[in-house]
Amino acid sequence: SCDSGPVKPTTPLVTFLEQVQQTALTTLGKSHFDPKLYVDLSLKSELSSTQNAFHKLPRSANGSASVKDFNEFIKDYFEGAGHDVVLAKPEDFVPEPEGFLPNVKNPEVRAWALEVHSLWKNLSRKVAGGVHKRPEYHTLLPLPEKFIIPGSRFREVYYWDSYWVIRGLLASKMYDTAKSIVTNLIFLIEEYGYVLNGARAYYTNRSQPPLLSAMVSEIYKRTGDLEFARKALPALIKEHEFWNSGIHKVVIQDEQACNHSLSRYYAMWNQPRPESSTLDKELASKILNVSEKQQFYREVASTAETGWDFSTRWMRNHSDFTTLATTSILPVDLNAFILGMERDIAFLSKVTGDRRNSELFLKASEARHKAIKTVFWNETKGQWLDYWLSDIKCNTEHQTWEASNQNQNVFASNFIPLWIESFYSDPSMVEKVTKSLQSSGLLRAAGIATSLTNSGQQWDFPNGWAPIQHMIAEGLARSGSKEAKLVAEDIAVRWIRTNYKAYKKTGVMHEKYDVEKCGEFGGGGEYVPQTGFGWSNGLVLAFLEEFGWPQDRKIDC
Ligand SMILES: OC[C@H]1O[C@H](O[C@H]2O[C@H](CO)[C@@H](O)[C@H](O)[C@H]2O)[C@H](O)[C@@H](O)[C@@H]1O
Repeated sequence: SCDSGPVKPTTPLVTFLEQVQQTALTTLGKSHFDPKLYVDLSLKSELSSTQNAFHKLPRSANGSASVKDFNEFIKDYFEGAGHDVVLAKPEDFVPEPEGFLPNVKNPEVRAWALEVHSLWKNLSRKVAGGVHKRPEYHTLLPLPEKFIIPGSRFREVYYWDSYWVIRGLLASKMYDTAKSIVTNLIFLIEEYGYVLNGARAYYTNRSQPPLLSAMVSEIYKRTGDLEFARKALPALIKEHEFWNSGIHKVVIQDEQACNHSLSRYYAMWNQPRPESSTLDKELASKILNVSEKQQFYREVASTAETGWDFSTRWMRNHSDFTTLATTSILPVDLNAFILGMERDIAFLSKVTGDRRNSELFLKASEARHKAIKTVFWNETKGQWLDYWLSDIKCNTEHQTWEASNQNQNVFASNFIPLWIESFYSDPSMVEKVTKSLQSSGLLRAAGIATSLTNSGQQWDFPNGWAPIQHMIAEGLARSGSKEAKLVAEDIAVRWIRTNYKAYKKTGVMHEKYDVEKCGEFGGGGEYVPQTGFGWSNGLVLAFLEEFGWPQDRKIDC
């Protein structure tokens, strides 16, 4: 095994907080322990004096302090997690926006949609003034504008979550809030060269599914704001370069000796993820070789970059977590998103009068469309399959295509290209993919399952996630096929019903749902199920906007 690729160092504060996190675990024990809490703390005074106090804590042989000493140290030297992310009322929020969800006729559903809409007030934040004054005291990054957080332990803005948040904000007619999220993400590109996983100092070494161009073009289509589109374009082009160069770029030669350039996830990090450092160290404990350990950490961080953390999708052996091999996979969805990015950049360049760039990116999109068809499409299955790179002397950047390298397992991601317009221009393909989805086993009582394997990981069966439901249903609905549209509507209805029932039962919106049981939220994974919740709220509003809800359709399941 060979760990290669760049490493972007993190800040001294992050490194120190990881030590605090480790001491917290040994001192307080595993029950109710969330490692992320400790890397979200901010300093009250200089790092050096805080480090001195930390090193002076009396400890026993295993490194634990007394609970009293430790709690006092935390209280004396830190502001609590979330202290630097301030609740900020969005200026464009009104309790019932004009023209809100005109096709939602059922009064119960309408009343609930207004409640979901009102949740934007709870999830809207800005960075506290102190962060701008002394950024070195915080792991929170000094974003310039207001933003919407997912909720609960996720106290900062997240990259791909923001797409569904924005879709919901557009249904809520909150165009300014939607634009300020984009401004923040553009700020990250200007600072770091790419959009970070989330706006924290410990997320600076990786990105997340790239959907910024989709956010910009959705906002542009609703508002017609050319100035906004024009401002976003240089950042989008920079982001495109990030995903199509260096370690992210892989060339596959097909059977006709034609080269196809595709992209993969690849974090610039080979240590434990700071937000889950204690967990990662434990998972890696059975790996003794230093370079193999580093490679494992790189795979863990790269999997966090996929947004699907974690899933058997990325594991060579489904029962052994240390076999994560994300950097050896060309993912279908990532390449579909980049195809979307190329089409969006072409479109936005055209409307802002840049013909040259428009043509350039249209050409790039045609090449990627061809690459996706050649490398991922599987005619027998009627799905696009992830492609596993062969580990030839650790040189994975150039390879020759082999049919046996397509991963035959069923994942919801095998259907994501349908979301990108250029794939639904072919009616026979749409028909094939729709049938394949119907017989895949993924369509369940309360939505689309992430995979067919119940591994205990959160991006596996029986969990269903808002982004997956949306991309597949929207793709089907817009494909032009009547049959596909019916399937799409059925998915949306099931999803809305389960969100509604869970909300009525628990009083909150959830991060993920159990697609086997209507009204149940999901579980598994490394942290307890979270509520709030940005993308789930966004999708309920976006689905209700797209499909409506007739007066006489039942909401119960
Ligand atoms: O702390 C563990 C991991 O948490 C995040 O991942 C999950 O939540 C995100 C926010 O809703 C979501 O974007 C992601 O798809 C989820 O799996 C975080 O993004 C990870 O990087 C982090 O390690």
